[in-house]
Amino acid sequence: MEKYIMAIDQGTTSSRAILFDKSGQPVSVGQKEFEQFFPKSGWVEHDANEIWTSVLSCMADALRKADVSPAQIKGIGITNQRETTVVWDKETGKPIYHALVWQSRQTESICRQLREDGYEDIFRKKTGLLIDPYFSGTKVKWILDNVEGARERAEKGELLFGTMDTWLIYKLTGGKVHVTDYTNASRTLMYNIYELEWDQELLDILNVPSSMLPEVKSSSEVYGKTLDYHFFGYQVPIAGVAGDQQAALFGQTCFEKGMVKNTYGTGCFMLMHTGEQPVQSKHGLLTTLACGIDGKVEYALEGSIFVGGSSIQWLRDGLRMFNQAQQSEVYAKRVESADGVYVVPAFVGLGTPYWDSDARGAVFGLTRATSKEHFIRATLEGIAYQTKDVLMAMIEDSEMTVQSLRVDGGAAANDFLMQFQSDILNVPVERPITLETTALGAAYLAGLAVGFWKDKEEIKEQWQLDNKFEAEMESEIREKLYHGWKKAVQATRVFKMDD
Ligand SMILES: Nc1ncnc2c1ncn2[C@@H]1O[C@H](COP(=O)(O)OP(=O)(O)O)[C@@H](O)[C@H]1O
Ligand SMILES: O=P(O)(O)OC[C@H](O)CO
Repeated sequence: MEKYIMAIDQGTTSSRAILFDKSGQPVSVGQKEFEQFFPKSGWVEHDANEIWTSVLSCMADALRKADVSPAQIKGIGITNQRETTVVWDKETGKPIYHALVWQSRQTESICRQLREDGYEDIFRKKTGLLIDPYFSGTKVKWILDNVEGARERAEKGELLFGTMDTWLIYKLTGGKVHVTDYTNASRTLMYNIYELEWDQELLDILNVPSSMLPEVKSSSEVYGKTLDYHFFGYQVPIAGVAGDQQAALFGQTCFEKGMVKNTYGTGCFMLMHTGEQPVQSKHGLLTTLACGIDGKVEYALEGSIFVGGSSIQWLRDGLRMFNQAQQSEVYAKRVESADGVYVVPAFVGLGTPYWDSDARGAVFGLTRATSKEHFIRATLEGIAYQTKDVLMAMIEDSEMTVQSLRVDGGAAANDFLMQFQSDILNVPVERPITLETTALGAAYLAGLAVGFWKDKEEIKEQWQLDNKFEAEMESEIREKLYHGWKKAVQATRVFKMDD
């Protein structure tokens, strides 16, 4: 009897496989980190083969830990770091270059040229995105322009492109299936989110042959089955796919217009469900596809913060201020305030609402009295201020009132951060019991396609509150602190390394 759904969560720093039971509870987790390559300043790359083997080992671990056999798995859902781009040989299945990670800035000059050539508007109108190295389109172009012989081979139809979902499905099905879903396609800068098709005009501008592109499907349907030798003697349907932020929106059961979630992982990504109508932003938010089921297409507004929880990783690994990320909470609580210190973690530029690729991190307000505690507290506060910037833009663009912010991701476990977040936003912050909402969203999408769960109503019943953080800060203090943050960002943007 099939009692579980397996979710594969292929993230930026690690891969995970999680088994969920019918009540939406995680039963076991397999997790594996993989190498981050930084070949030049601002470049971030992954080895797609290492990602593939990490996923296989996570799947095996999750099954072993729960003592579950593959025959008990009703379906597999995949969610993934979005935009990260791999190009491989159709015949051999071998990548022709490392995967270019979403954070990587190596296509900055391509983007600058596209902006100078006046293409900003056309990309924005068709894809809901901006011209920025973040998205896949210029990454594919970079690989074709920089790997010897790649363009010629791509033009002959010998190469394939995919984001991590596409790559994993290709590998799991033994090269039989080359697909992606609406949510991942909507992050490539090549997909028209209104016409729901790859856009030939954009492909021509980027000089990317359409033969490389995967077929785009809905987020909840059977795409193919795993090869039995990969899945331990059994074929399991792969039945759900979504980019990790859209999967988290689904896992948080934000199904109605105006519902918002923020995920505090490596970066922070806030998505607001806007229903069947796309909302165009005037404040640097992205219009993107959300997971629709039953043939429906739904839209979301997104704010992307490039450095969130990874600023805590920087304190841990770079500055060696503590050994474990959760210790940041203990230090932050030891002081009453950050004592005027602001940390702007623009390590790879600033995303929403600034979109400033050239900005770099900065610290303000240091005095002789500044302690390690103040520094750590200011870094956590920097995550919350960036989130406020995004929420303010979202409220203005959507003209909707936000009743509460649902949170998830690794750093959402930090009570200090969540309380400060609520204080600085003046909005209640709701943290569910299951923080693995990204994986849960992928499980739900797969489970709905194979009849494991009946419908969205059944799923909605499963969302359970762990803690609600209500704003306690006086409005005068809130305004003063936020005013200081805005000045810090302004000053950060004035200082440019190239000046
Ligand atoms: N208690 C904590 N307080 C602050 N940051 C944390 C805490 N726990 C984890 N983090 C940060 O959250 C990130 C990990 O979250 P996760 O959701 O696993 O990220 P991702 O999916 O992007 O790899 C890391 O950058 C880590 O520094
Ligand atoms: O892997 P995460 O959780 O940091 O998410 C990465 C995002 O999908 C990038 O857009």
